[in-house]
Amino acid sequence: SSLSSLSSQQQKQLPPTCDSKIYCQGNLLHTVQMAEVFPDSKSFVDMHMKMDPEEILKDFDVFMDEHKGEPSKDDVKKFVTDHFDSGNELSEWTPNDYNPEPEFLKDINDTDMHKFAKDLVGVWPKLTRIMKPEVREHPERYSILPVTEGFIIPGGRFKETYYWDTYWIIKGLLISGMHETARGMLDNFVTLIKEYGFIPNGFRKYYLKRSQPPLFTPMVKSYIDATEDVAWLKDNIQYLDAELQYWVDNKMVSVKKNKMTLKMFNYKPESLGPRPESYREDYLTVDHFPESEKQRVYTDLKGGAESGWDYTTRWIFDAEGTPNSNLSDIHTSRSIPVDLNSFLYRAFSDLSKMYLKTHQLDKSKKWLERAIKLKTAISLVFWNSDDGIWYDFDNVLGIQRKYFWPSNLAPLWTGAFNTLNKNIGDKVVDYLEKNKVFQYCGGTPASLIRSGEQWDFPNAWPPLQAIMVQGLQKSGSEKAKKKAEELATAWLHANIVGFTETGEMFEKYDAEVPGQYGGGGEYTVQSGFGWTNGVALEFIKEYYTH
Ligand SMILES: OC[C@H]1O[C@H](O[C@H]2O[C@H](CO)[C@@H](O)[C@H](O)[C@H]2O)[C@H](O)[C@@H](O)[C@@H]1O
Repeated sequence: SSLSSLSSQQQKQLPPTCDSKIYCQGNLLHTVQMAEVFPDSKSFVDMHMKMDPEEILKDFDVFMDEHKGEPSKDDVKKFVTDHFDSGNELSEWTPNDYNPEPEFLKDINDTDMHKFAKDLVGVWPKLTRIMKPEVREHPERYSILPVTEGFIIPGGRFKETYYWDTYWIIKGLLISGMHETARGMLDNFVTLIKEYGFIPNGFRKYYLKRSQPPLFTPMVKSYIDATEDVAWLKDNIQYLDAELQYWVDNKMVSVKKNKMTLKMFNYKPESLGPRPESYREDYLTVDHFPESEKQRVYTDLKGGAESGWDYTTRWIFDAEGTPNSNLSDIHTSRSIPVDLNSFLYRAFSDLSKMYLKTHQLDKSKKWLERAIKLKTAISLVFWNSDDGIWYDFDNVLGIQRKYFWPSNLAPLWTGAFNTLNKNIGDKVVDYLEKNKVFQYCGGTPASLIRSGEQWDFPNAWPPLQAIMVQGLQKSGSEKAKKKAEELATAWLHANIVGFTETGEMFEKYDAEVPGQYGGGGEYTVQSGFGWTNGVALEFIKEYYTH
């Protein structure tokens, strides 16, 4: 069984993925997921219970006895349909502030782009949801985490709020004039911070032991900049502080460089066993490892999911640091990622600025000091002056990982560099040219390595386009700004090609074939799609409005 695959010492030390004995741990989860009742492992853990969990667990014991511990797939399927149901947790909902003709459309002259922007705004109502009262009445029967305000989902199998997706969703909502909806989503995040002390990967119990790229403070800053809602900020700034303190307390790691020891951040979310939503996949990935090594791989798999890049050769590499395509060679926690540290730099400095707005000068100073320290570490550890780019750092080998990923540009996106040095933008463009990164008309790929994983070549992801384009734009170099505009317009045209052909927006695209959706990884490509629409709206606002 899954539990016997972990040494008893590990079982004692690590917490389960969540407290639920149905959704996160135990023999029922193991039996259902390993029987492959559904093609997608996430389907089972998203179902709600038809009766109380205690009753289901009792029935399960009887069921296993009846089948002498070895039920067939059909037996398990019947047990699942007798005790669980799909749906019934969310209602579709039209927000009060939805306007199919928001103001910014008037500022777009280009006819095709005007039509596309209007179509994108028209997608929001298809992705808006609100929780049914049943979830709050019987939270123990659901894996979804109860919140009161309506929200935008990414789309497809992703029917719940996701942490980093929401950054770009909120950007799109603010452009579309949907300030109230954006505030409701921030309120939901605050609800979870109050309850759990941090923001989980997504709003499901099985995501409760890991987070996702920390962009909550920057999303609040975007909302405050757009609305000047200082009253909201005053009421909630303590929760922004608490969320960042969670990263400081739980994700800090020492990095040695040039005889100095620096405090930086990495992804290492520890909890017992496989990801419940990809249980079978993870269980099989670690299958050939000795018992003593399995939990290390589970943790690095969960770390990959926490990074948002699940999965990629950025995290899959051998002892010498050479990328390879075998997921069981995952070493997420060995890497100190450029993007995570840059996101936290931005979050610390945004919080410092917002404390100035609420006149809390001591706290503003404290977070500014943390931001400055991190910016220094980013420059010392990641910047490579020969290549003119920042690289992830292998904290075991003590060397930079010299591969192209769009995340290499994250310091430009978050301002974690010397902004007075205009030369940096030029150098980064030279690096990108040298690595032939500008040759793809379908978007910038996640890497230059074709591995079959979804955060690798040829997939082009919307958040990575934003980091590339807006990073180059902010660098201050004229050469970089020109490239930013070229990349943004090419991306929009690829989005339009795909949308015209299919009527859908996708979570990821193929960098080599403009408009073609991406593939690979452990689930089929999803459409909707929250962050794709948000990024497209940002690019339209920047490059097509007057
Ligand atoms: O179910 C597998 C994994 O799915 C999610 O990851 C992907 O979708 C998310 C929502 O768009 C996105 O935030 C993430 O970057 C994608 O890789 C989920 O976040 C993972 O935790 C989960 O294991």
